[in-house]
Amino acid sequence: MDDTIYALSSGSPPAAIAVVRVSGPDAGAVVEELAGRTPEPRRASVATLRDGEGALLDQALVLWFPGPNSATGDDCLELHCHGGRAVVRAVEAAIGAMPGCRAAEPGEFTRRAFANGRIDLAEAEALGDLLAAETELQRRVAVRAADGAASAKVERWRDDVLLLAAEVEAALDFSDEDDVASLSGKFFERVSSLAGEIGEWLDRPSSERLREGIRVALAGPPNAGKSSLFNKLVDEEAAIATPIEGTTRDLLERPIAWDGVPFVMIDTAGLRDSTEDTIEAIGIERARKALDQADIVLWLGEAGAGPAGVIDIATKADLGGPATDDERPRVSALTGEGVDGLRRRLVDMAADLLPKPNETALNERQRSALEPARDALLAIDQGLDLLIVAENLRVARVAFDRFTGRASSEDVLDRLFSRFCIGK
Ligand SMILES: Nc1nc2c(ncn2[C@@H]2O[C@H](COP(=O)(O)OP(=O)(O)OP(=O)(O)O)[C@@H](O)[C@H]2O)c(=O)[nH]1
Ligand SMILES: [K+]
Ligand SMILES: [Mg+2]
Repeated sequence: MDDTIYALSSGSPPAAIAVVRVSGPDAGAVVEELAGRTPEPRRASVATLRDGEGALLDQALVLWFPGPNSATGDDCLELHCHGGRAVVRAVEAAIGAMPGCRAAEPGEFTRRAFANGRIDLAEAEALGDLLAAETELQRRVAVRAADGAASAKVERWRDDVLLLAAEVEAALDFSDEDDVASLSGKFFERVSSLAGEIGEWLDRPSSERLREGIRVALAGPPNAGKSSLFNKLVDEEAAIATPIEGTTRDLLERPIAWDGVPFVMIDTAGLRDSTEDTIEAIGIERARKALDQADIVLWLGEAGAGPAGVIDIATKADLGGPATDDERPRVSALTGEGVDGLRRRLVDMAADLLPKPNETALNERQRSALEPARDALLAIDQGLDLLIVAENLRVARVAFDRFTGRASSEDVLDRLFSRFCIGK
C-alpha cells in the first residue's frame, strides 16, 4: 500500500494562508484526528485542528476529497491554515507523527495523479511548463497544452491505427496470399494522411524553444556599438561600452521579454582577424561560437560583410546618414532612434521560430516519441508483405503509448516529476 504524503502546497510562509495537502490511504485518518470528524466531501468547513495529544494547532478551512474523484485519485485532504511559519511547522509535524504519513517529494502529488490515470504524461509535462511560465507567451502555450489537446489527438491517432491494424488482421485471416492486394486503396490513403498529419505536428517548433527563449547575438567589428545597443535593448547598463576597441571580451547574456516573447540577448567581442591580445583572441573565438548557436544575429558592421544569415543593422544613426541606397534599419544607441522598430522586428521574427499560442506545441520528449510512428507509417506501401504492414502499425501504436505515458520508463517519470516543486 502507498504511503500517505503531505506537503505545503502554497507559497513559502509567512503568508495570509497556507494550504497543506494530504493524499493517500490514511488521509481520512488524518482529518479524523486533526479535525475530530470527517467533513462532508467537497464542501468547505471550518474546523479546530488539534494534534494527537489534543493540543490546539490552528483554526482552519478543511476540504475533504475522497478518491477516486480527487486531484490525485487517492483520498485527499486540504487544510487552509493561517500562513505563519510556526503554524505550518506544527500542522506538518502533527501529520508526520501519524502512522503511514510522510513528507511528499517534489511533484509527488502530480505523479500520483498520473499513476492513477487522472492525467497523462503530456498533461503532466504541460503542467510543469505552466508552473515554470514566466512570460505571457509561455503561459498561453502551456495552458493550451495542459488542456489535454495533444493527448486527445494522439488517442485519436491510436484509434485510427487500431482500426487499420484490424483491417490487416482480417486480410491476413481471409486471404490466401499474404499480400497487400487484399487491402483496399482507401487503406493506403488513410495511412498516408495519418503520417502527414503527424508530420505536420512534428514540423511545429518545439515547446522547449519557448522555455529557453530566442537567442539574439549582436556581432560586428570592434567599436561598432554592439555593447551600447545591447544596453539599450535590455534597458540596463549591463555591458561596458567605451571608445577603446576590444572593450568586450566575454559573452554577456541577458534574458528579456517583449510582448510576452522571451529572448536572450547576447553581447559579443568585436570580430577582427588578428589581435596581439590573448584575452581578446579568446573572446573572438567565443563570439564566433555564439554566432553559430544564435537564432538571430544582428550584424553591426559593414553591410554584407558579416557571416551568412545575419541581419544587417546600421548603427550610430545620430552621427549622420549612411548612403541613400543603404536599406539597413538605422539605429542609434545614443538617441534611441530605431530601437523600438528593431524590437518589433525581433518579435515578428521570433513568431516563426516559436510555438503559436493557438497551436498545441510538442516538447522534445513527445517529438521523439512520435517520430517512429510517422516513420513506420511512411514506410507502409503497396509493395509490402501484410505481416510487415501489421508490424509497422504496431510500432506506431507503441509510439503513441510512449507519448501518453501508457508505456513509459521510470527514469522518464523521475526526470519529469523532479522538475516540479514540493507540494505539487
Ligand atoms: N554617437 C554615437 N556613439 C555611439 C553609438 N553607439 C556606440 N557609440 C560609441 O561608440 C564607441 C564604441 O561603443 P561600444 O558599444 O563599446 O562598441 P562595441 O562594438 O561594443 O565595441 P567592442 O566591445 O570593443 O567590440 C563608444 O565610444 C560608444 O559611446 C551611437 O549610437 N551613437
Ligand atoms: K568599444
Ligand atoms: Mg562591446
